[in-house]
Amino acid sequence: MQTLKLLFNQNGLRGSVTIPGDKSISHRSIMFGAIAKGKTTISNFLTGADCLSTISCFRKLGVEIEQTEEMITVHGQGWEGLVEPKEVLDAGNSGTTTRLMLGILAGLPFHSVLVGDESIGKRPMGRVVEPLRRMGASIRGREQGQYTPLAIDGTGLTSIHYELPVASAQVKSAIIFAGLQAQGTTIVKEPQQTRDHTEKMILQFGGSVVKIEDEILIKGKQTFNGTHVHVPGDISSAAFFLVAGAIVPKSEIILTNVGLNPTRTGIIEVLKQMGANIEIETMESIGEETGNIVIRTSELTGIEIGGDLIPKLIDEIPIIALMATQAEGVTIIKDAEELKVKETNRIDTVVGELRKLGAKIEATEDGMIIHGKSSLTGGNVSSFGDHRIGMMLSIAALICREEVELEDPECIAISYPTFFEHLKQLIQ
Ligand SMILES: O=C(O)C1=C[C@@H](OP(=O)(O)O)[C@@H](O)[C@H](O)C1
Ligand SMILES: C=C(OP(=O)(O)O)C(=O)O
Repeated sequence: MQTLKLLFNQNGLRGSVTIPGDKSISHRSIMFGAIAKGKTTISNFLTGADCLSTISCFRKLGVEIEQTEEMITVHGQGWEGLVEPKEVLDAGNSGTTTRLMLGILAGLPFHSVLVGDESIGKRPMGRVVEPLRRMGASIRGREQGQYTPLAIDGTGLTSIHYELPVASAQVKSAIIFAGLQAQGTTIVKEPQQTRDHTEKMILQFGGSVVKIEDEILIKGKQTFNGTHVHVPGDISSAAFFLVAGAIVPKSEIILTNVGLNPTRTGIIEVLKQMGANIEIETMESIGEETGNIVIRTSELTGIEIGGDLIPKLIDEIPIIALMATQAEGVTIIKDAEELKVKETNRIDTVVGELRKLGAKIEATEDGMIIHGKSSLTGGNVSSFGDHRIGMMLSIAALICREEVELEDPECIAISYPTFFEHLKQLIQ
């Protein structure tokens, strides 16, 4: 395990960064490419470890996937082109891979076993297994199918009308993938709008999906045609440099190629509400919205963040918490219990590690309360194997008075393999 020493940055962050491909869209592009008939080409695919786990699972399911620096090519042969894997399917650290694959595998006529790393082994899978079983799926696993390893005996599925008990795009997408194979029309109702990349991609691959208010209707027995997918930059990765630009003195950062799907732009709403000096130039695009963002050092004020905004910024909460330490007044983050079931319990890891750096932050049942503005000191911290905690602490180090030693920075490659390269590019 590596330890990284990071030092206070005195001269600001300046320059431009092209944000790598969106993780959620990259996963889905492989999945749809694999179940579609014909060739799918994917540009700006994120080569983070999580998306490589998705590629590896589909290769084991018999799909030919070529990878060059510029392009991923998936040679899909339709649903029936997927064959029984000879080895276990390893989702690594990726919750998205595990949950979405379950929805795909549930309807395919063969046996498969899905495993993941230690962190995946602690994340709740019952939220997907339970509705899939109601559709007729045969899934067995640890603690009655609550946790990986999970064994799936794919079978014919029937449609359901399901109201999601949690706002989760992964649960929604797993049911959608099962519904696409089922007999009849599946209806999924969301308690709150979550990211809609799966729905958008169904249309892009020539399928059909209808949204009526908060219900999504998916016709069964759908087939897809291969296409070209250009993956926009990941706003969840951009978030680290957006906050860095706002809190590091003397900074001006331009972020290009950022995905601006409105189901993902909660971080922009928060930056604006806190008073950040931010400019957004949206681009002409079909499907997923994109744009360029300029962020400058800002005078920030604490705010309350909760309700429908939470699913639009769920992965950005660790970096928002850091930003709040540099805002005047109190920031309250609530309605965010879901943080407890991510790669780590992100309420505990954010609060614990930021406290070590001198932040005034306390955990609550459903979020955290941060008192700003505090001057951060430095010290020894750990990512605990959670990529978003590792990146948040690396940005924190830029404003710490003393050295920060970060244990386990390698996990950052899960979603942003070029993070330190991009950070170095900006340091003056
Ligand atoms: O669907 C997706 O691609 C994701 C959905 C979110 O998880 P939940 O669905 O568990 O909220 C998010 O935290 C994750 O990083 C990616
Ligand atoms: C929670 C995350 O991903 P996943 O659920 O796919 O592991 C994340 O990227 O922050």
